[in-house]
Amino acid sequence: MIETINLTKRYGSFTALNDLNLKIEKGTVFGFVGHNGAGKSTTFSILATLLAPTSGAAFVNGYNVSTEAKEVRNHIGYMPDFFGVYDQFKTVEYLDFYGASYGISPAERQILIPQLLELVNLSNKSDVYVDLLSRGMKQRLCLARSLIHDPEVLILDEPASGLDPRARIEMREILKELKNMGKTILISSHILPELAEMCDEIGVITNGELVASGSVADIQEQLQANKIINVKLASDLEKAVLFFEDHHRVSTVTKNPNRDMLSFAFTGNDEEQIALLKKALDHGLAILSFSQEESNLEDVFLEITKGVDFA
Ligand SMILES: Nc1ncnc2c1ncn2[C@@H]1O[C@H](COP(=O)(O)OP(=O)(O)OP(=O)(O)O)[C@@H](O)[C@H]1O
Repeated sequence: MIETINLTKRYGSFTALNDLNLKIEKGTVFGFVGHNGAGKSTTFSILATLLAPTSGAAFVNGYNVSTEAKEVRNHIGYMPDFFGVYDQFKTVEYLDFYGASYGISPAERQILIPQLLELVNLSNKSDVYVDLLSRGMKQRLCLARSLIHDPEVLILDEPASGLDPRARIEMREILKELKNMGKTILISSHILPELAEMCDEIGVITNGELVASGSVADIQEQLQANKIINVKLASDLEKAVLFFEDHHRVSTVTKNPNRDMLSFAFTGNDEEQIALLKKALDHGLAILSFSQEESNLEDVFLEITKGVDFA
């Protein structure tokens, strides 16, 4: 479990994080979404006990990051956005070194390390020097390193950044496995659709403030002022335009005569949408399809960060 209470971080007079309140329950995969400089890494560094907050508090599994750093470190696996790997090591030696530094016995390490390499798809690279690994492989090795002490909570700062599409998919699959293992995962990214797919909840941060949080569906619902509805007709497009224009929850009706389609913005709830469709059919409109445009998280993110000064 992760909790932050009015967490604030100032660098001199600059406020990087302002009264951040987060509550992430055990077993949740929480996506932290924000533009460059929004405050994601600052938050993660505080949770990883590497940076002291200016005010407020943060807890991991009930331990205070400021006063119980050792316990917090035992409970978290942290993958920073920039990390160094000791390139004079072979992959297996690298993990062995970290395992030893966590006090894991040689016998345990012998069992554990092949399992970890398998989890991150690096079994066939165990004897390769770390500096010869590709970027995606290094990211996965770093993930394996963060798992070596079997932490309950994972704090992953942009683990998919800089990866090509295939490597991203591989990373996503590994994270799914970790979720299935019951880990609590806090992950940041600006690759929003990917987060939407794998996260239970999302928090959107802009300029150090949490501007939205909840399930992906909740956020979309909260923030989607206008739904866009597309209607395809078998005939009578003009009659349909007049009908929809007349409805008090409908605005901006646009037609596409070449495809016998029209679309409009609708501000009603689901029941009102059903009632509108029924009324249209009762009105004699020959409707072939009536569908709401899916807005993805990318649209939502752009909508809620509209007007935010990213400078
Ligand atoms: N040590 C520091 N001194 C001064 N300002 C800093 C320091 N570290 C970060 N900042 C500023 O704090 C803000 C938040 O930075 P942070 O690294 O947390 O953002 P981020 O959301 O992780 O961005 P990115 O997606 O680019 O990694 C930025 O404006 C950054 O310039």
